[in-house]
Amino acid sequence: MAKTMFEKIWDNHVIHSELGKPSIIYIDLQLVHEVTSPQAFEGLRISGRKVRRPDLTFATMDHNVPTKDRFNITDPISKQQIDTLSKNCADFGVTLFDLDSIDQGVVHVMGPELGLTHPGKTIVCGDSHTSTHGAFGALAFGIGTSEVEHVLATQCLQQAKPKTLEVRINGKLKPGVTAKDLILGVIAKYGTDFATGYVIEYTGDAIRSLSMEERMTVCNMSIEAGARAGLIAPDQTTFDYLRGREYVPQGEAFEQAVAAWKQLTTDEGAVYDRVVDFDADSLIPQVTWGTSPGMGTDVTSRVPNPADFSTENERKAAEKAIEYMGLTPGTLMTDVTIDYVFIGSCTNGRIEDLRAAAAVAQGYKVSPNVTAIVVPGSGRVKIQAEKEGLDKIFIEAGFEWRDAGCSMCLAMNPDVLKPGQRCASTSNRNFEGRQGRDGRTHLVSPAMAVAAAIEGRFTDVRDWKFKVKQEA
Ligand SMILES: CC(C)[C@H](C(=O)O)[C@@H](O)C(=O)O
Ligand code: SF4
Repeated sequence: MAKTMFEKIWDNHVIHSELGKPSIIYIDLQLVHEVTSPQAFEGLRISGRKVRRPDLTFATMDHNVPTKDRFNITDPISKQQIDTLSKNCADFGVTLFDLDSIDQGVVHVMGPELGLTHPGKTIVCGDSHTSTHGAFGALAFGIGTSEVEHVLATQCLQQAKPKTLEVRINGKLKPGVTAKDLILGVIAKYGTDFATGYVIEYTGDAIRSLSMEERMTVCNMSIEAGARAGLIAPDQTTFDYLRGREYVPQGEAFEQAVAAWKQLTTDEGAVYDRVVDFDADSLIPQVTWGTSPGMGTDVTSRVPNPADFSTENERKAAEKAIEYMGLTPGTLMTDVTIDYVFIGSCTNGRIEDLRAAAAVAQGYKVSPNVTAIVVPGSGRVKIQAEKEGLDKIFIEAGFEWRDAGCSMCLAMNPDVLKPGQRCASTSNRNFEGRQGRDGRTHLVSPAMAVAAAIEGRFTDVRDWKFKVKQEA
């Protein structure tokens, strides 16, 4: 019978299944960070167990790491989480990319970069944005701390089988429109729960022409659509990205792996439980106006009027969000001024993101009303960016150039907004208080974030480039 890619990966990993009950599946890789692992290791200690497969378990620290003066962690909870992870990895024989490692970084940047993420693998982490790894055609999803413990102890996991959802992206992204705009556009159109209970497979021409890093940006935010995971079928782009990376098979073994990975693609005639379409051709740069990733719109558009929403729930939610965000219905998004810009996170903290940001920043200055920081997703991203001179472009333009970590994506380290501050952020969540108590987050692409930093307000990066060219 014809199978979807999800079904192939699932069937390859089921150890035991009974009708009406969750299956037991084998996990090929577990990634670990300092926030969701302490109780899991403690559980192992209490029950006298070992980590069953330390060779399939890799850890790094990211959420609590200061991006300035990283070894000087003053917050006692952050310090405890970081120290506990170091001790746990040492005690249980787990490889840790520690604060002094070039591979330290946001867990979902580090894994693919090292070649730990392969097509066809099952990958888990105590973190919702594990969906990022699905860009390689891996079945990757976030799990809770008790499940982290279960996988550490057994390398298996109980899982109910999700349904399949094809998100078909037709056409081609226009210049100035990025993978971030694409996923924001999909979520704005279909909502933050349209994929609940499903694993998404992104298909279509627009997806095929994305780079690996752009695909990761798309899959990263699958969770913001409610999905269990997001998948993109591996192709030559995937194989070229993986070839030669540290944890990827080398030489003849790589060619054999590629031959196997090619078999994962959804079969002709396989049926998804649901299919939705999205037109990339007509998409323009996006910016969120509210407090959920689905509350987004075209940058050329206006803050919506709650009265225009069709249901009472939507009206109430929009009203509340607009109030929290300190906005007025009907205001042009391009009239909204900002105080802060954050470029980074597991959504947009990779080298291509920094290149795209630097390309807009080059030769310009951050508005005097704006504080802007650039935070590489990992130590390796930082070094690569410095090799290319991107750090100099940012610093000359008035951005702060920081060390790797989750940073201002969420308020668990010194990078936080002050109450009332408004931020153009390349991260993935704009919930109330996400970047600091009473902080206001607008999600955008790296290029849009830089253009906003320079203008001091949101601006359509497509015109902005045009305008700048004329002025030059
Ligand atoms: C802290 C962690 C558990 C959390 C997650 O699961 O995603 C964080 O990474 C986030 O982005 O909100
Ligand atoms: S960068 Fe943000 S979304 Fe990604 S793991 Fe860190 S906190 Fe979560």
